Amino acid sequence: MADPGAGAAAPGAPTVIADAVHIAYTVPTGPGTHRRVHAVRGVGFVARRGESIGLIGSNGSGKSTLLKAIAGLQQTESGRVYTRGRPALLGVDAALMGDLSGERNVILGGLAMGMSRSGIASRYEGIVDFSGLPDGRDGRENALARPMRTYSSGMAARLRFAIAATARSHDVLLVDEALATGDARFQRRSRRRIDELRAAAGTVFLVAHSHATIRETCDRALWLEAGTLRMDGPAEEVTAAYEEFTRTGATPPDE
Ligand SMILES: Nc1ncnc2c1ncn2[C@@H]1O[C@H](COP(=O)(O)OP(=O)(O)OP(=O)(O)O)[C@@H](O)[C@H]1O
Repeated sequence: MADPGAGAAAPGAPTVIADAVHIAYTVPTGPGTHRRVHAVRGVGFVARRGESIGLIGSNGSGKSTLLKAIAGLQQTESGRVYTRGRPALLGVDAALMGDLSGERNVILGGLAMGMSRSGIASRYEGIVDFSGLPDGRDGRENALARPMRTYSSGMAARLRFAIAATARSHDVLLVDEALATGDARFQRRSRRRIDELRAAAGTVFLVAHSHATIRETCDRALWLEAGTLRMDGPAEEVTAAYEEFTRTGATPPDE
């Protein structure tokens, strides 16, 4: 599938435009009855090439829902999300298959992102190296040969990150808490890779509960609270304002 204009944008050109986005879920409450959960309420922003944007906010404030909408995996009720190229969502929920081996999942993940088989084959070793999973060399076990469901959550997150981040440069990369998993060395490697992607003039969105991670990785932050955009600005200022908000014990308005 052709990406209209992909790769052609200058630094600073818009990559994601969210225009008054509303998203609601229908939750069954009993036989024949349901309730609407209004998860995102009129959120608007423009993301540009070269930006790394953190999404912060209380539990249930709509961060993951917004990320899914940017990825094109979640319909909006009203408003629209415009994206350049094909955003890649990379998170703990990324759809890899637990019964298949790590090796098969590298291939599947690559195909799902639109890569050719030969493109995947030539990048395979780089992906495995990035993940840091033992691959049978140096007399260690070959974790890539086992089903992914036998991996620890950290191992699985590392492989997912490696697949999406090493595979190719994305116009828009969406990361949902992947950095929270994995050991310190892997986190450093992930941060470096995010910096490289950003330098390659992509846009990175990161959902993380750790403000240290957001401040180190992102230059801008969006603070969502009860589905609304409370603040949009430099990561330092937005995380500080959110910390102040939580310290004063103010509770977000009810849904
Ligand atoms: N599949 C779903 N069906 C129904 N309601 C959902 C669904 N996913 C999320 N919600 C609801 O939408 C709201 C926003 O959830 P979301 O997961 O986007 O928040 P979040 O900010 O990512 O939260 P957290 O920080 O806890 O991960 C919450 O009220 C949540 O209960």
